[in-house]
Amino acid sequence: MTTATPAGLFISFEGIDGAGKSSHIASLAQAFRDQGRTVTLTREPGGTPLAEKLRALMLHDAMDPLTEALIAFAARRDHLVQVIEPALARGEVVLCDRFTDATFAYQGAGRGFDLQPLATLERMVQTGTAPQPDLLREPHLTLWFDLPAEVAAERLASARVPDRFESEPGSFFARVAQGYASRAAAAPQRFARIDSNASRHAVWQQITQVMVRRGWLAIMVGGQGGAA
Ligand SMILES: Nc1ncnc2c1ncn2[C@@H]1O[C@H](COP(=O)(O)OP(=O)(O)O)[C@@H](O)[C@H]1O
Ligand SMILES: Cc1cn([C@H]2C[C@H](O)[C@@H](COP(=O)(O)OP(=O)(O)O)O2)c(=O)[nH]c1=O
Repeated sequence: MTTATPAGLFISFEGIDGAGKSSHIASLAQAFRDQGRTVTLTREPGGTPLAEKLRALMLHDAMDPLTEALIAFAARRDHLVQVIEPALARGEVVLCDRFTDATFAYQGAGRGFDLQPLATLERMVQTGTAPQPDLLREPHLTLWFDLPAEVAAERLASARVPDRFESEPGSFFARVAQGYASRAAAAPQRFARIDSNASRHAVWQQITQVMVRRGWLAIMVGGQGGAA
């Protein structure tokens, strides 16, 4: 008897720096594993040896917005070809800490780079990688961790040494947050807004509710119980 391979599932995590993505991505991976799925946990920029080198450049070297956008998309192409598409073809769950919405939010809304060339790059980079040649590869779901920029800044202040993006002023993150809101408004079926201005436990409950509603996880009791 052959067992059908489950359909691959591609979920991205988005939001401004400090919104709480990293605090929940491993828990969601574990929840899928507990229910028998194989999970690829990855991130952008990064996820392959080449893309991780590009990530280091992007996070630490000064450059203009076009260079930044091109590096983000170059890293993404390698990541899609080497990691994301093969994992989806194997029927895995791919959890990706950031994807293209970050480029629209950070390089577009944050840096002020034109959205139209970004859309052209998005199409070039994200087609021709899937088995269906015309498919624009996008996440099936984007969890958007929505948190006011000033709250994120407070959380980050004591959390880690800031990189080139995290050193930006509050006004930059207010624009990035607006960029995410615009992307979410343009693709409401793909986006699920998570109100991150809540305790870790409340945020985790919102995430699991989205998964259960979509039929991707069975109803879960317990899970992450952080009390912050
Ligand atoms: N719900 C929450 N309430 C308070 N602090 C939080 C919450 N979620 C995360 N944090 C803290 O905020 C900081 C940023 O969270 P993190 O998950 O690293 O954000 P991101 O990955 O989106 O940049 C960390 O120090 C983390 O412990
Ligand atoms: C994917 C992507 C990330 N970024 C930025 C946003 C983040 O500040 C940074 C790295 O993301 P992230 O992995 O969230 O940083 P950290 O490891 O500190 O949690 O890269 C862009 O500017 N454009 C992009 O296309």
